[in-house]
Amino acid sequence: MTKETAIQDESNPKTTQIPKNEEKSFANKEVLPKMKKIEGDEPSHLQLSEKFLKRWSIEGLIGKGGYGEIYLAVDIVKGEEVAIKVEPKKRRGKLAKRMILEQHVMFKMQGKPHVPLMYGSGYTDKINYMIMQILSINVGDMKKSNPNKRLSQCSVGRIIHQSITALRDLHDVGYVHRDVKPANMCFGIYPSSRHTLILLDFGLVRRYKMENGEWREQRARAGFRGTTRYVSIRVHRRCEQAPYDDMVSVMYTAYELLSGELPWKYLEKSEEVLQLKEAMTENGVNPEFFKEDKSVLIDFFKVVSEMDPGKAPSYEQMIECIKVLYAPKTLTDPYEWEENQKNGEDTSQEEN
Ligand SMILES: Nc1ncnc2c1ncn2[C@@H]1O[C@H](COP(=O)(O)OP(=O)(O)OP(=O)(O)O)[C@@H](O)[C@H]1O
Repeated sequence: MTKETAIQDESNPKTTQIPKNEEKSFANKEVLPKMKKIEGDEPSHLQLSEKFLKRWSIEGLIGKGGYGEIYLAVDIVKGEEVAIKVEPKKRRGKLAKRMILEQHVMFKMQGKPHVPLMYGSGYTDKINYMIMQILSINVGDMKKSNPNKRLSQCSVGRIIHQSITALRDLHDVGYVHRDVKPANMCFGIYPSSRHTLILLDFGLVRRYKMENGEWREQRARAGFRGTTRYVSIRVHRRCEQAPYDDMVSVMYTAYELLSGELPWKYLEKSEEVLQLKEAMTENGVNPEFFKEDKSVLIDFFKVVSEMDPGKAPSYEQMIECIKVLYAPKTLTDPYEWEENQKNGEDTSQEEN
């Protein structure tokens, strides 16, 4: 398992809901996920051209995570593209609970702007599945596909602003995400959604707050959950995760997208990664890590790293701080990848 892959905790719904149509015309095809061919001998749960549940025609494999597979499919009733996330029902002989929790949280979050629209979910003899809105390639892949391997300050500011709002919505319903990273962020592909960041992968969520608003008792030592590159210092130290820790992952995401890479990208050992994270923020934000264009992130790093992990994050303060990166643009102005398509060339440098 690579460092960038999430590590997780290991329940059975019968629901299948088909909500309203998403606007279909003018999909931004250039940012549609790059489909990967399903190789004959690769383990895959659905087959190309298969009519899944007699309704969804399987067109290709979009993504393969550590646990599930994500397929591009066409709803043959509505003629619309959808994404189907599939996970085997059993993992190492045990019932896999990850997607059950994910389905539950995603249903709870329906109607919030920064979660994928769910068209249905359920299970067959062998798999659990979720049918959801088709999205763009993920933000990590957008960064990688830019010639300079980073995103403009203006895009990063708007991605981070929307990530904070997305997480505030999740925290409000009582869950922490525990795997915030660029690969778990996409955009919508239709005119009405293409400037909206969508947060993915709710398979590692954990309830931190009860229905009455009281925080759950913290375990003295929690198991490691998340992706080494993006987790907070507290997670390295096996502390129970809180909304604060999601915000720290947003902070590292901002740094990576803006500068191209995190200082610990090439480090193998978690202990070494921890040491660099400590050097970056433990005794105040260290300017050595924020030279040149990265200096715009100093205030944001101060606000996030100085927050009290035992309290709700100051979402508004973080947003105010990050708006500086994209002003005078607004959240609804075109992003660099749209401008690049319009101009037929790369303009990402100009925006920095
Ligand atoms: N609705 C969607 N539309 C388009 N692409 C998607 C969609 N959902 C997921 N993807 C793509 O598939 C990738 C993996 O998705 P996801 O993280 O949900 O799977 P996972 O099996 O939980 O992964 P991991 O094991 O890495 O946590 C994402 O990074 C994204 O690129």
